[in-house]
Amino acid sequence: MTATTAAVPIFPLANLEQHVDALRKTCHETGLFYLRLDDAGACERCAAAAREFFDSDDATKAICSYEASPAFRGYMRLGVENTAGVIDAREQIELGREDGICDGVAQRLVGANRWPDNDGKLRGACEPWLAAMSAAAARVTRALSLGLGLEASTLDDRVLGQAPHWQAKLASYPPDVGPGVGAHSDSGWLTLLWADQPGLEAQLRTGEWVAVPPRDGAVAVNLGEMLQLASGGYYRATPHRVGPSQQRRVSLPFFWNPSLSAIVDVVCDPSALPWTRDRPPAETRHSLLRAYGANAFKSLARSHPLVFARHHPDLCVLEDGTVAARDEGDAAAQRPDDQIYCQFSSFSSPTTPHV
Ligand SMILES: O=C(O)CCC(=O)C(=O)O
Ligand SMILES: [Fe+2]
Repeated sequence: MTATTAAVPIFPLANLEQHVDALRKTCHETGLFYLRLDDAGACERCAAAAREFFDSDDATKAICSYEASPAFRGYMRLGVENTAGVIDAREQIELGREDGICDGVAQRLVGANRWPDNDGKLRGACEPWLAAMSAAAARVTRALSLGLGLEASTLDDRVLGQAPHWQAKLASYPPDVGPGVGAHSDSGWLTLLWADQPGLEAQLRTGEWVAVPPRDGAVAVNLGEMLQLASGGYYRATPHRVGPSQQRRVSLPFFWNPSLSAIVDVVCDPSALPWTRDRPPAETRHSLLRAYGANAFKSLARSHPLVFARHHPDLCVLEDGTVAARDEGDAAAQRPDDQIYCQFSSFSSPTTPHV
């Protein structure tokens, strides 16, 4: 790893609209930046409550186990989640939006979050963080829309829709157990990450990996595959990973995603934009589904095979990422249009699962 964090600029949330052009260029070339928050106190208080939870005993954690949640929400102990088939070295609580209406399997992702029985302490510390991240992600989205030469609201109106299906994790990586999470790009829109220790690494266009350590008062932001798709490949979904850590590392990834009912399409003319890197290589088939909800369900099903098998025994995920009923004789013949692949070139392997 030779690149330094000088490759990763910082933009202030407070007056982001004054940085639209620099933000556009960064998101085109690397897809990674720090966002200076007006106040990072909500992140710090949430991390403190998360630390307290992770320090509690197994019985306390089991109360909010994800095993009881068809929507993949709740506490996951070390060793139950994987990225592209390799176990992630972290324990976590998985959270998500609790309402939303859509057709098909993605409706199964709508459900209640699961909290420990501690008088609402963890929940109370999380909610301000979730609200702050939602507001920040919405503001970044508006600036990115302007960067594509669109109205500020176009990406919201034409892609994200009425009920952006945010997801979030409170994660704890124990020390000395090897790499935390393997290389992947996130399958949603924008990821805002607060962490208390170094560990995050991102890949530049050159192939070089760069360390993205925490910065005071800021979160790291990386772009997801749905944003790359909607921008015609102009904005770059950022490959990243979590390296080994010598100390326990608590991180708070927040994923801002399209509505479960969104069908994602290209919303701009990428050839009218200033390209300062090579265009994506010849398009390859990739298991990104244009229907965001189906794509999100497929990702969670692959990352959490136990919950998938327990709560969704009527379904299977086919090799190509399509979710089908188990008893369909010819699943391929019965796929709805919105589950058809988009032609998309990406870093990801077909099994890269991340939300
Ligand atoms: O915990 C982190 O630092 C990042 C985790 C991550 O990349 C993910 O959950 O998608
Ligand atoms: Fe990620």
